[in-house]
Amino acid sequence: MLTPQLVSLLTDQALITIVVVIAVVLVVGTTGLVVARRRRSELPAATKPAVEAPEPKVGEDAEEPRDTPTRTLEDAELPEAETAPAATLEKPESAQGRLVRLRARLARSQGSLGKGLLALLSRDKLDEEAWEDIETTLITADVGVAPTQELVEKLRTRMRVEGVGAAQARDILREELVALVDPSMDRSLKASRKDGQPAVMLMVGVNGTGKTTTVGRLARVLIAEDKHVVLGAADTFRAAAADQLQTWGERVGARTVRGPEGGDPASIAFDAVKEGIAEEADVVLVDTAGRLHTKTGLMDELGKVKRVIEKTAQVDEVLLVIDATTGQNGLTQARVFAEVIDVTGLVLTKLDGTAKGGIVIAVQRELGVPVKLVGLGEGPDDLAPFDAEQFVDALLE
Ligand SMILES: Nc1nc2c(ncn2[C@@H]2O[C@H](COP(=O)(O)OP(=O)(O)OP(=O)(O)O)[C@@H](O)[C@H]2O)c(=O)[nH]1
Repeated sequence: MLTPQLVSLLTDQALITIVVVIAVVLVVGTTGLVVARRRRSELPAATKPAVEAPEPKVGEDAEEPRDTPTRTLEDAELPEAETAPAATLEKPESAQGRLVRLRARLARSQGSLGKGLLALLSRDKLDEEAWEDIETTLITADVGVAPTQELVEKLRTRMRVEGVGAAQARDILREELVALVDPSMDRSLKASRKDGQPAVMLMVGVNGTGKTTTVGRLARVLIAEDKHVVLGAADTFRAAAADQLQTWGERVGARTVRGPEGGDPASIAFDAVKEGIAEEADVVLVDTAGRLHTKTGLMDELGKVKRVIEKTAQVDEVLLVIDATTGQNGLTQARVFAEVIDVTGLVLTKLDGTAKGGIVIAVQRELGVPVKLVGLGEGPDDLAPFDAEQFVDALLE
């Protein structure tokens, strides 16, 4: 561009000016490039916070504060494993709630006995006829002849000496009935582990008295007390009994050990106890069949069940279930069972279906064994621990 002719035309000063301008253009251009390159290399740094900010909002922990401990895979899986079965499990009624409700039911069913006696004793004139009526009321309520005579004798004496008016009559009747039901008997259930082994309970009784129902309901009572329970379906005589028991168990979370239909009850009882030991259960409840065809047959079966269990564990309770509505028949059954096996406690079922609560007194006398539980309905929580004073109070309510 600066041809020799043009150069010759330019003065020295103009030439210097052109060179300077070119140099300035070169310096400014180079600086611009360097700054632009620097800016470009700094850009990611400038946008970094914008990229980081949304990160905590991604995923299921989006709203968790930073210092929330991280859930491990095991932590995350636990709730699923625990809540799934809990959704189907029932929570049995607490002992306290059950007692209040069942006491009202007991009062309703036995009201005629208590109120009848009270009305007779509160008469202005307690003549021979009145005492005979009192005796009849007691006998009709299945109290039994001997206990009835004893009670009438005591009432006669005390009413003569102390009794004037309805209030005293009620107090005296209450005291004497409580004494007859015997509050000193030990009615506690041996339902705790001992020597590192579960407690073992056998449920015995005639067919249809409510054995299976009682095993299921007792399991609920124990589970409500946070005990770990295993059930043994050793009633292999009635096909549906094991299914019935398993259903009870599934509802509250107790495993049921069962065998083939018509199988050996002793071997199932043995397996149930073995399972209870393996699971470190608190209690093993064993349901048995109650065929009363012959006494020897019964003795053979129950005796064998007990002997076989005792190879691995002690039998802590043998509970005899009696249907309260069967009256004298129930007493005869109780006698036979007591000859065959050492009964440690009685369960009186269906007390809701009879006004004959006096059987509590008769059967305890007959066997010398305490009533420990009472059944007051067909519902799952209609089984209550028996208490002498509460029972008498319900009679007189
Ligand atoms: N009203 C009332 N019914 C009861 C009570 N206890 C049990 N039952 C009912 O009595 C019936 C017989 O009960 P189960 O438990 O099957 O009798 P079981 O003794 O096991 O009979 P087997 O299995 O044949 O030996 C059932 O319909 C129970 O619901 C109770 O306290 N009150």
